[in-house]
Amino acid sequence: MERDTIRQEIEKLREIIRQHDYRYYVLNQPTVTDDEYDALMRKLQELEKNYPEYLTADSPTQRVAGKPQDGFPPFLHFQPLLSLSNAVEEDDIREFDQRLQRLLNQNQAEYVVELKIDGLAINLRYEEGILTHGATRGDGTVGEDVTPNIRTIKTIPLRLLGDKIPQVIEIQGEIFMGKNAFNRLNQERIAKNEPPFANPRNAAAGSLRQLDPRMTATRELHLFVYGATLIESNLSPITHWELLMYLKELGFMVNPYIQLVSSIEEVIDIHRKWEKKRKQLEYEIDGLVIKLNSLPDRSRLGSTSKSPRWAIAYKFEATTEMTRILNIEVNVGRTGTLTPVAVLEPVNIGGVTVKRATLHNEDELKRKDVRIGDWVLVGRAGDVIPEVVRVISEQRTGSEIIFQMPSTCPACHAPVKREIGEAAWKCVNINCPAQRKEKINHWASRDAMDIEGLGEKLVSQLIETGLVQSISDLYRLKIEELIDLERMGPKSAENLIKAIGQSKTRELARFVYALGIPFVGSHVAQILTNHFSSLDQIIKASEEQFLIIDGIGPTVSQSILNFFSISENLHLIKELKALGVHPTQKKKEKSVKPQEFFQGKTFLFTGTLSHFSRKEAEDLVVSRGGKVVKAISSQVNYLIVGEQPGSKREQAIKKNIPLLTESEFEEKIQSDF
Ligand SMILES: NC(=O)c1ccc[n+]([C@@H]2O[C@H](COP(=O)([O-])OP(=O)(O)OC[C@H]3O[C@@H](n4cnc5c(N)ncnc54)[C@H](O)[C@@H]3O)[C@@H](O)[C@H]2O)c1
Ligand SMILES: [Zn+2]
Repeated sequence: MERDTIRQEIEKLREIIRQHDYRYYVLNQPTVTDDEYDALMRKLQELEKNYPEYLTADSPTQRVAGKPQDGFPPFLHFQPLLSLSNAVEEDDIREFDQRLQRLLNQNQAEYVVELKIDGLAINLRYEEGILTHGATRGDGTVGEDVTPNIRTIKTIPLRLLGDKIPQVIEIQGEIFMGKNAFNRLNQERIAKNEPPFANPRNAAAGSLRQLDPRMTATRELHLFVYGATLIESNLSPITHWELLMYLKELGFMVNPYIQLVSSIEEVIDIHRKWEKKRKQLEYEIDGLVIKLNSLPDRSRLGSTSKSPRWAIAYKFEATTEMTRILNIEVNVGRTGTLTPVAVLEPVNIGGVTVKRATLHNEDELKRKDVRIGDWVLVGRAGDVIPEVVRVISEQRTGSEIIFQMPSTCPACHAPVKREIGEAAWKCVNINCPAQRKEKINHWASRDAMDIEGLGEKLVSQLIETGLVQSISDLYRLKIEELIDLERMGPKSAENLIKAIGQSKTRELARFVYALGIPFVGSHVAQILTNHFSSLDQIIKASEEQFLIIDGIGPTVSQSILNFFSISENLHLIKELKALGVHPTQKKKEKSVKPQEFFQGKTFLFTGTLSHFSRKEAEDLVVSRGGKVVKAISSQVNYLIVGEQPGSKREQAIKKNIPLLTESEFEEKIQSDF
């Protein structure tokens, strides 16, 4: 890229970040999520690292963000409230540990591991044990004095407890709002036509920076403390842990999950654990904070202008990164669906290199206004296909190219069609090689027939050479034919034939999934084969028979019926059978899941149910191995009582037959599947 362009891009990115900083810190109205903001910041840091000649002192990377808001008196912190340097990779954390040991000339360091609470930093000043000031971090040096608001927070003592009261102390901690309180607050705001807060961190900040303390008092804020400056005191703790214990004695809430560890590997283990468990907490955390325990050693290490050297934020993996769109291609799926796909400048998202991201369909493409050459944020969550979250349109130069969906299939050049009400353009050619390729890829994939060695490249080769036209052709392949293919030796040809042979007796659920019926994923295929004992039964089943199955709705059942009404599909199944493909069904007792609650029991209904017709409810009981009778008798195990029950209810009570309300019944139905 040209140098000039790079400089311009860096400057544009800085301007965007400055705007976000202003909206976040001053207006308290961010327009992007923290994840998105962090992605922009990381991109800027990367560019400045690669082109240090363009690094300027006014770059947002070079300062502790945040500017005091008008309306609150300034408060000068005794010691600046710094930011934390941060890392996501394990190796960077090990490197942090190594660096400290080197600087301290030691070969082991002790750390306190704390949760990184996602709220806002606060500094509290106590003189002779009395709360005199509470201030936000502000720009780190000067914060906003929000004392009247602070005084409304119940977890903040107005007077310190115990008999070891320091003359003057400043205490730092994180003010936060729990997830439930946040949801309640947002519901109320929506009901009152007020804009909801973006996240709990924002809600906490917004609540604390109210000009009227009575407003703050209505918000459920809490404080965890994590540090202190003893300004005048007879005590001088020598470890951070001791200090935290002391803060507890003074009447503060210290987070219960703090841990003292003596090796960096323990820290990494704790991080792994919290990455999985963070959802269970009642408040949001975005990582851990690792702090050197020895206070004298901390003084020796000191701080940079931005952050202390003795601590690091160990953040959780990001799910969003910024990158550029090199091209937009169109992918043809196995049912002919055309999906626009962004080809990306490769980017590492949470440890995985992402080169392509889906743009879903034409409407999405237009809604997000994605163009070739655009800078975009790309998101990736777990195993989900990466997607373009949004375009950073401020970053445009004018040379971006608007993309048009093609009017013919990019694979076979047949016309494409978009049905009214459908989001997707489709290639209408049933002989489209791209569709065939995708059908076979799907057939061979791990969750389907799991044919080892039959990867996408080989499938393309088989189709292009004409050896394979349809799924059934796979089972007609001969070693001699395969050996002639490029990069295929006798050994791999033999292995492939063997792998194809082994797929003949896969479980029925895999076979059903492999057929590629729209809306029938692995899970639905499993439900179907649990319910029906053979493929023939599924093929012959009526809509009603599908609909009584839990987990099968009208869309799925319609799709199955359609699929088996198409003669090509039935023909394929017949051919496969003739070629020796005989999917196996698990034993009957497994195929019908044991329905513990209903199994073998007798049920009677009375009154009207609000969520089911009587017939539906009865079918649900029967499908779970229960029996339904029409009259009361000592055989009845439960009476299910709807609205306006009849005399059966009195009779059941007399006979000591337990009653179930509709919601109890629903609960059993759900837990029983
Ligand atoms: N969405 C937006 O537009 C936007 C704009 C600007 C900033 N931001 C967000 O603001 C954050 C940057 O803020 P930052 O500079 O405070 O950095 P930071 O959040 O990465 O780390 C420092 C902060 O961690 C907090 N913290 C929580 N638990 C702690 C503990 N146990 N010990 C010590 N500190 C603890 C403190 O408040 C401290 O100030 C980023 O997460 C960014 O996403 C968002
Ligand atoms: Zn086509």
